Order: sequence, then C-alpha cells, then structure tokens
Amino acid sequence: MTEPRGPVDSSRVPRFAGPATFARLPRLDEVGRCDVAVVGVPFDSGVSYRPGARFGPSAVREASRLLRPYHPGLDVSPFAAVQVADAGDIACNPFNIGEAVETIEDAATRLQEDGARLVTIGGDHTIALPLLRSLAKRHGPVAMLHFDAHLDTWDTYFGAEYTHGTPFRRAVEEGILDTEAVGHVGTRGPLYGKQDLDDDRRLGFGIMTSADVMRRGVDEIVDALRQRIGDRPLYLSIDIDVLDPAHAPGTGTPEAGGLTSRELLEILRGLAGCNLVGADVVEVAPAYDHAEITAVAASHVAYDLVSLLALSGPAQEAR
Ligand SMILES: N=C(N)NCCCC(=O)O
Ligand SMILES: [Zn+2]
Ligand SMILES: [Zn+2]
Repeated sequence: MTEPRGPVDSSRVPRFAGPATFARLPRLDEVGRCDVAVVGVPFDSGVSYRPGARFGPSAVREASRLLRPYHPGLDVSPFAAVQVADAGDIACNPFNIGEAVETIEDAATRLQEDGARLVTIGGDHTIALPLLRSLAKRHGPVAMLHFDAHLDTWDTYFGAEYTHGTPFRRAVEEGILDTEAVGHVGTRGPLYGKQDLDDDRRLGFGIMTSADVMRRGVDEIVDALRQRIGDRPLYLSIDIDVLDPAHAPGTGTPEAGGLTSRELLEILRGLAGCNLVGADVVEVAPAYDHAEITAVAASHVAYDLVSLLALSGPAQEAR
C-alpha cells in the first residue's frame, strides 16, 4: 500500500490560498481511490422552512481550511492513517425530489464500491434516506444514532413522502434500519402532537433529549448509547440543528435549548471503536450564519467523523 496523500501543508501554502476541498485534502480524482471520502450533496428541495442548505457543502469546505492533521482527543492523524479524499459534490436535480433521491443513492453506492466509507455533507436531511439505502445494500439494516433537534420520523408534508422531516420513517418502513438499535439524541422543541412521540416509539426509536444530555452528562449518555449499539454496523446522522442556535445559527429550522458544540463533539468522541460504516452532517444553511459559526462547527463535526472512521484503518478491499 502506498502512503496516503495528505492535505496541502498549511505551513508552506497559506491556508487561505487555493480552492477549498475538505480540510485541503486531495480530490478523489487526484488519488484514484480512498478509504474515506468526504462528499457533498448540495440539495435542499426537501425543506419545510428556510431554504439554503444547498450551499452547505461549499461553506463547510471553506470553514475546514483551519483544520489540522492531528486529533488529540482521539489520538489519531486521520489523513496519515488512511487515504481520505474529497469526492466533490453529487449533482442532483433540484426540481425533482424523487429523481434526486435516486441520483444520491446511485452515486453513494458507486463511491462505496471499493470499500470507501462516506462522510456526506448536506444538503437537507432528505439525503439521509438514499444514503441509508446505499448502505443497506452492502451491510443490511444498520444501527443509527440520529443527532437532531427534530424526530424526522413524520409521515408526509403536503402529501410529500420525501422531505427533510420524514427520512427515518421511510427508512424504517423500508427495513433498512436495525430497529433494535436506533435512537435520537438532542431532540427538543414543540411537536405537532403527543402522537408524534407514540409514532416514533412504535417505529423503534429511543430518545435522549437535549435536556437528558444536560442532566445526565456526556459520559453517562455515551455509555447508554454504546450499550444499545454494541458492535452493529452503525450510521451517524448529524443534523447541525442539534446544536443550540447560539452554536449553529445557520440552519433552516432552529430550535432553542440545544447541545453545545463541545457536548456534541465529546459524545462523538465517546463512540470511538464502534463499527461506524458511514455518517452525514446536514442542514448547514450559510445564508443565516454569522462569522461562519455554523460552518466551523460542522467542519469540526465532519473532522471528528473522518477521525472515527480512520481509527478502524484502511478499507478491507485495500489491505
Ligand atoms: N431539520 C429537519 N431535518 N427537519 C425539520 C422539520 C421540522 C418541521 O418543519 O416540522
Ligand atoms: Zn433538525
Ligand atoms: Zn433533521
């Protein structure tokens, strides 16, 4: 195996120079293959309130220029441990949600063909459904931890089945989630009715609310999550609105009373050693952001996700 090609060296080329790839990593076409691909999905036709998450991938790439190659919290140099590359954006139809969902599933499936694992940057939360579909083809139903202010297990909006508030109901209906091990973390805020919680429970989800995280603390939450997940193939879906609007103002459906970025990052780090097979960070809407607060938070979340994936080494196919 040849040594992974890492990011542009920010001590030689100023980090504000040149085009932005995630963390200044090489593009996938420059390295041919990779173990972990960061891919953007600039799609926001599934939103129910403020639009703009289509600009999420480029904002997160811009904000990721300041990332550095060693992660002290996880004791890993992710870009040296495995080949990480920026796979660019999946170009999908903004005028046809059904077609976009198919395009995303096909593109994600192709990217994972040689064993690469994906960290996907959205885009709105609709995109989690085709990403889970592509994973289920490879792994069968996967466990999932869903970090979000919202349940995203609603049935339809205006009769539409594919929206950013409905991906996980579709996923359970399709049998692509392992309902023995699915849970929301960070939920809060008003619902349409009590029935939302009954429906969610019936679908199989457990809930750690934002208030639970505050009251029980990060370590206890991590223990409980790890127990539920075990060594199942695990997907992490992270809606940036899980963070309090103070930590992530640039998002489409903000809710007061959320996690701090410190809490989110520490919970993620607590999942080191889990059998992570893929992850997303969604719902960054830069038009509502200030001083890149949200894009910086999302870039650090994505860096932690890449680092978690790097801990388990190169793709099987590359060994
Ligand atoms: N941000 C996500 N994914 N979903 C929010 C749906 C909230 C609603 O309009 O009811
Ligand atoms: Zn949300
Ligand atoms: Zn969501």
